[in-house]
Amino acid sequence: MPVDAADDMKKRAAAAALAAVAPGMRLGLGTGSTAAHFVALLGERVREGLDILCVPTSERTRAQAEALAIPLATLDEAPELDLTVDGADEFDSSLRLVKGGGGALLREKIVAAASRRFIVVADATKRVETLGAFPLPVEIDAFGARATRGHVERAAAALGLSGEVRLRSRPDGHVFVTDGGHLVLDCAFGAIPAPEALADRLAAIPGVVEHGLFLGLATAVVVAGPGGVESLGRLD
Ligand SMILES: O=C[C@H](O)[C@H](O)[C@H](O)COP(=O)(O)O
Repeated sequence: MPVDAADDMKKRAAAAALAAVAPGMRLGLGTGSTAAHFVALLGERVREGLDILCVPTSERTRAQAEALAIPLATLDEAPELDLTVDGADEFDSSLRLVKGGGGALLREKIVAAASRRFIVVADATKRVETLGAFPLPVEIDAFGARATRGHVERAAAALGLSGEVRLRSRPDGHVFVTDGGHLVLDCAFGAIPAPEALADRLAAIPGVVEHGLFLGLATAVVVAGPGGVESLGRLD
């Protein structure tokens, strides 16, 4: 799909999610290119007088929101959020997600879990029958990273999954480091027929900080495709 067509769909999904925002809300602001469209549109509403308080899920989103004069708070200052809007790398019909392509998965999951509603905004290319075509991000502590990678590979193998587990690097070749100071393994396991079982095994590994399987968190997905925008789940 041409890049500008996908970006247009991201914008349309973001615009549709804006309808769920009401004055006085406490919002979680997601990370990534689709979430960035939502933040930009939210900034326009703030300029028009919308009263909201927001918690960003990354330093990148914080910088964008600050530039738009969107009122920000820490999650400690606003521990119960009305709504989080964020993107996804994949979603299935059960609203299960793979996230973390941009390395923000830890703060994103913490913020999503603090939110009464979690609306995902996505273009149609993110919809999958089975999660896993996108390499699963797993955030790990730098201490003992090679040992932790071995545990991750064995945990997946116990479920019949295999594939390259690669330490994420930046375009300049240096190792990628998350906002939280951790590393990311990108696990190309392919189709993950039992995401819950894999999530449980990954979470049990010492050294794994968080993984990119977001299960039971999304309350709706707003997806924009060539035929228009549709919503899965409940937007209200
Ligand atoms: O770490 C990044 C987040 O999980 C993003 O929400 C996800 O990667 C989707 O990003 P995009 O909207 O740019 O495809």
